Amino acid sequence: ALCAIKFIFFPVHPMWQEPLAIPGGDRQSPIDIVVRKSVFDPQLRPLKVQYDPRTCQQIWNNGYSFLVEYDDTTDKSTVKGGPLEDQFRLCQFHFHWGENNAWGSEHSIDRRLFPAELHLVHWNSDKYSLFEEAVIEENGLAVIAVFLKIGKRHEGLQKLVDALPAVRHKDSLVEFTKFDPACLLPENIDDYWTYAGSLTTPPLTEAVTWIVMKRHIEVSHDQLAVFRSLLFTSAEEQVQRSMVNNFRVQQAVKGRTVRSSFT
Ligand SMILES: NS(=O)(=O)/N=C1/NCCO1
Ligand SMILES: [Zn+2]
Repeated sequence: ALCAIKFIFFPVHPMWQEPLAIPGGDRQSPIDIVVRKSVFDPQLRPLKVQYDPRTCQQIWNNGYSFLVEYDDTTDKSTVKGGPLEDQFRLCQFHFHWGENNAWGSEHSIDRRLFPAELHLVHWNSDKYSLFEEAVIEENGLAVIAVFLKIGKRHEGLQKLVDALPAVRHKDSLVEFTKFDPACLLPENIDDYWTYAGSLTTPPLTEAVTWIVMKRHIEVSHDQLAVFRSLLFTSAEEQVQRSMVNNFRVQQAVKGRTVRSSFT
């Protein structure tokens, strides 16, 4: 019983210290998606994704993940349709992954975890003029999540994998251009789940319409191993720590409904 108490009050290796007070707290992410509890919504339209590789600018290690950042000063790379009433601009994408292939994703499907999860982060450019403004508004952000499975090598991802050694340490940044993030989407983007949630990294604000793809993409074991060669720590720090398990613990659904675009 004592060890159980230890487990309850001292969860092992959380990615970061969760804040004591979470803004709102009734629509936090990530969650487990219970398929049989999701509700088919025939009014959900197909997602319209329009990405321009020329808006790709740089890749950097922010000490949680590595981010590929896009020029979001115009509406060149956008997503609309699906559950979205407005047009949302792509500002960055990043991943979450585990120390091994048994876990790493933030969301799960009927408790099934994947080795990694891609997040394409967009903000509502019909209503706001900056990401920083949108991030505190309840319909400010739209994040497309795609699960990664170990399998055949992903040719489109390799250009990104080859750039990672240059951003091994926290706060390192390199120029990274002409990358089309559409190559990281599954062929079928019409089948997805969607729910109202939050960012899973600080500021954890409840601003996100989540669009979780039903279809995963495949990457090779070796490609994911390069993700795990990244470091949480900056070059100056004495002790280097591998960037792995950079996912948040799952949060309570609290009566929310997850809708599906498919039956
Ligand atoms: N993991 S996440 O929810 O996409 N988190 C963030 N934080 C800033 C942008 O996306
Ligand atoms: Zn994320």
